[in-house]
Amino acid sequence: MNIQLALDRLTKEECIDVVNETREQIDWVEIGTGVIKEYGMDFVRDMKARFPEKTLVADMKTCDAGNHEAKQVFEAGADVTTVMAFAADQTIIDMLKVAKKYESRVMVDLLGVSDTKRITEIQSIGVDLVSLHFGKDMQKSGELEDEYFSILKGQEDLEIAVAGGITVDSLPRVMKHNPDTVIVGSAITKQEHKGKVAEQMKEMIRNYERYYSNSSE
Ligand SMILES: O=C(CO)[C@H](O)[C@H](O)COP(=O)(O)O
Repeated sequence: MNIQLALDRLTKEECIDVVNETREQIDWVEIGTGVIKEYGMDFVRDMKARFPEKTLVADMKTCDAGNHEAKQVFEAGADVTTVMAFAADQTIIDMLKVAKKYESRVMVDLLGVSDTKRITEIQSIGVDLVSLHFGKDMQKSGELEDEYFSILKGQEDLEIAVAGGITVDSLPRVMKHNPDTVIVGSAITKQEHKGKVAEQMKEMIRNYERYYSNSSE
């Protein structure tokens, strides 16, 4: 299980500092939508140059003009870009085509998706990576509950990331659903001891994986 560190509502310098502080514990680095809006593709380029060993996710949240946005972000060095599940199929298809050319990937953000129909549709056009997402504003009046995972039940061909206010306290509940990637933002970036929290989460994941690999032997 990977940890994807989400960099949101931070300055350039803060983004760089927090990745340096958690470098050993995190696997994927996400440049958040707001950070991209503030600093643009130059910062995507800069982050790839600074942290070449990390899978760099640019959270573009594309909803139209897929071909153009995918070219823009992969040209800048992103390994993964995001598109909203409600985007037209053509938008997603265009992005998948560009991703193939750049040997990169497209993650479909399932924010707002509440039934399996859209999941079947996007799979049929070639999507293999999705993120189950309990949005920032939704977090003001609720939290990522077990029931949100039900739309992905039995989807063995999809690689799954999950995001939405995940903390040290909620991580055990999230891990139970065996996502491939756990996306964590403010629970690390807004802490005083960022490295310690990232280490704690990494250790929890290691223990969980150790426990399940031993119990299946
Ligand atoms: O995509 C996002 C917001 O739209 C965030 O990156 C995602 O929700 C993770 O951040 P946090 O852990 O702070 O919720």
